[in-house]
Amino acid sequence: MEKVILVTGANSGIGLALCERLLCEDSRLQLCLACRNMQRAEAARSALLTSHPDAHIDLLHLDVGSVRSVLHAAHKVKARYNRLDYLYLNAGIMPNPQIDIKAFFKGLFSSNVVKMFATAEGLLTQQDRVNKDGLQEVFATNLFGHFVLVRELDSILCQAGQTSRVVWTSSSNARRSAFSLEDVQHRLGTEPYASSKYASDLISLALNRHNNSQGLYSSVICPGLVMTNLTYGILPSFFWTLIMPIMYLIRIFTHTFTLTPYNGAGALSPWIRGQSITV
Ligand SMILES: NC(=O)C1=CN([C@@H]2O[C@H](COP(=O)(O)OP(=O)(O)OC[C@H]3O[C@@H](n4cnc5c(N)ncnc54)[C@H](OP(=O)(O)O)[C@@H]3O)[C@@H](O)[C@H]2O)C=CC1
Ligand SMILES: CC(C)CCC[C@@H](C)[C@H]1CC[C@H]2C3=C(CC[C@]12C)[C@@]1(C)CCC(=O)[C@@H](C)[C@@H]1CC3
Repeated sequence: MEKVILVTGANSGIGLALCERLLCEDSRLQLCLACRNMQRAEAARSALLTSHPDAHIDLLHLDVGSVRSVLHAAHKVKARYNRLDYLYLNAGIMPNPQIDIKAFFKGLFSSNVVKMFATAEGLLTQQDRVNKDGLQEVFATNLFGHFVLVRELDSILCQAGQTSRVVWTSSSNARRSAFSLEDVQHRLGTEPYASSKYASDLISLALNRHNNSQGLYSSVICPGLVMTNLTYGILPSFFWTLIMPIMYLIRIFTHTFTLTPYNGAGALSPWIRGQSITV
């Protein structure tokens, strides 16, 4: 039977590039694009079918930031498929990012410059808000909705005699000091993105501890700095294009500047060949 793979946030950026790469590896896959906007999902499906006309691509409505939507989507997945080989938890947001220009120039002339470019430590803050479920939006989207999805799908992820993988798109921006057990949603701080990514690293460890014996394996991957809608929210796309030569220069010093969604997705797709990778 063909592998069944579900990708959240599959309609753009790294998620879409991942789908493209997965189909290049195995065009017989059963791919499910889980997206909140069905028009964009349909456009992504058409784009993938252009390069892989015989591909099996389903769409699933999923707003990972809404518990109700996650429960409904999980129910549909279980009705549609009797197995799930790979679950890519990729959807993510970074709302209202602000760069600390002073910290950037200070970091530029310090011994920490490479680390600064690789992790953005101390450079970025975001303005979060409370969503309809009463949760912090970044926490709900990047972490909690995905966690609920995994829990709801455990009957098809943890099946006897079968191995399933959960792969979180995490980030080198994940930082322990941004996360607190007293404030897991990061209501009080200004780095909800770093906190949510660190929390996803922790959840992945916990999933392994609890579910490896049932054949479920969880991993976290950072795709590197990639030009997507998320990064175009930090600086406008024309500015990124303008500084592209500088970015290629920085790439000499840090392998984290992967820059294209295709390169970034490369860190996520080898899993389907069963290869182990170093990050
Ligand atoms: N770009 C980068 O440099 C890096 C990105 N990442 C991570 O990679 C992942 C993908 O981001 P990237 O491709 O860069 O950015 P994009 O903004 O291009 O992609 C994000 C995807 O997530 C979807 N999404 C956002 N919120 C929700 C939601 N509530 N429900 C369902 N889908 C949602 C978006 O859908 P829609 O089109 O409807 O908004 C979109 O498809 C994220 O988790 C991000 O944190 C990690 C490290 C670096
Ligand atoms: C390169 C230019 C001359 C100046 C760009 C400065 C900053 C805008 C970037 C330097 C490091 C970047 C970075 C990210 C965003 C843009 C920078 C702060 C991320 C936080 C984007 C999202 C992620 O998940 C991380 C992996 C990125 C880490 C590096």
